[in-house]
Amino acid sequence: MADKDKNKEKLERLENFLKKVSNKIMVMSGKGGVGKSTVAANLAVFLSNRGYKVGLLDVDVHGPSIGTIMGIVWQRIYPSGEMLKPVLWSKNLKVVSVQFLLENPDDAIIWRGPIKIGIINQFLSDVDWGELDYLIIDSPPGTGDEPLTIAQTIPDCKALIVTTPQKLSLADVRKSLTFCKQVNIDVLGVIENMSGFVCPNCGTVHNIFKSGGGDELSKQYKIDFLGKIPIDPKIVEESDEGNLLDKYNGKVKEIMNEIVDKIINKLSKNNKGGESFMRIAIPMAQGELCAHFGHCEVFGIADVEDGKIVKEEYLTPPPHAPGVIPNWLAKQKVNVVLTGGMGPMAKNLMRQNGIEVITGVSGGTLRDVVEAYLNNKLVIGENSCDHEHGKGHAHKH
Ligand SMILES: Nc1ncnc2c1ncn2[C@@H]1O[C@H](COP(=O)(O)OP(=O)(O)OP(=O)(O)O)[C@@H](O)[C@H]1O
Repeated sequence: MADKDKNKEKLERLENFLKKVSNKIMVMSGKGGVGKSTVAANLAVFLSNRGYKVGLLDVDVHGPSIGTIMGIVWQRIYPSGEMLKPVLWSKNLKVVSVQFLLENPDDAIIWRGPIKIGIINQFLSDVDWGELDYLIIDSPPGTGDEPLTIAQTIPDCKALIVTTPQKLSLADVRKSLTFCKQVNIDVLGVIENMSGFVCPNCGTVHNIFKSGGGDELSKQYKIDFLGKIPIDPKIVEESDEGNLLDKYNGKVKEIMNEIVDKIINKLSKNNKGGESFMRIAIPMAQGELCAHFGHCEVFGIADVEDGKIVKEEYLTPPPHAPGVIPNWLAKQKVNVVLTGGMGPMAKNLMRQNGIEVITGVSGGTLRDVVEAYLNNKLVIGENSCDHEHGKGHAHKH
């Protein structure tokens, strides 16, 4: 086949693949070692645990670490027919990294620009990813060839920026933001990693250094702040064993779940796998969303078709007892719950029933809250079940 035809065929394959991916997220950082790959790997695992089909692509050609973090550094990708077979981490998660091509995982790669660009394009067009709800791309720190190739090849890719609270790192984030503007890709939000320290004895988060720089920066640039992940020595221990945070019952797992909730909330309109029907429930008292999920008077349930509310109903739940309401909501065929707060056990049960939960929502009628959700205007605070009861916030949308 002539080179021109080969290129045309490659381009078609790439376009076909990109059409089959609902959400593309490039995880970026201005500086090395801020935990970008840790965030990318955990994001992919947490999303896939919730039933989404996820692809995780490591394009950090010079310092690939996804294989190491996930404990699959010895895995290899093989050709299968015309395509390359990705490594299957679980039923819902496929992983590809440059590490899986090396003879020895510690080999150094000294590829220059055009080869790097070629390999990244090949990972997108020649890997048998299938249909994906999310493609998570771990790119090297900075704004070099790799993020540029991704931004140019995947125009609807969104950037997720990971930073640490230190001034230097924040200055680099500004460069990443300028880069996103220049290459015209949207910023999904900022995560501040290594923000505070989780005490191994009591599990409380202590702010040993300054924290909150990411938060300030996002306010300044009007981008979403998605959360703060504290330093937890367990992360290093577990990742050395190839374990991710889903296997670790601590504060960081809870935080990661909340970050994932926010991301799903921001992008959920894209990832219904072609189905346009949703049934969204909110706990209510006196006609408005109430902060206490387990003790509400009724559940307001809205049926949504093609992004519009087509039916509203108000149903009285059975009396509160552990596990009863999540199962009852599943029976009502609800697939999204928007609430002020919810305890971890109820949240888990919801997830097991395939119900997406967004906590930290406050105030408003059923229509107010659901429309804010559908228009990406939901103001999300903290899970009110993490605080003393009665301290719920009450602003309307
Ligand atoms: N919140 C955290 N608490 C403790 N250790 C962490 C945390 N986040 C990441 N780490 C550890 O920090 C190290 C660097 O993390 P990681 O490889 O994810 O960073 P990176 O930004 O992707 O680095 P690179 O510059 O190599 O791409 C790893 O050993 C990881 O386990």
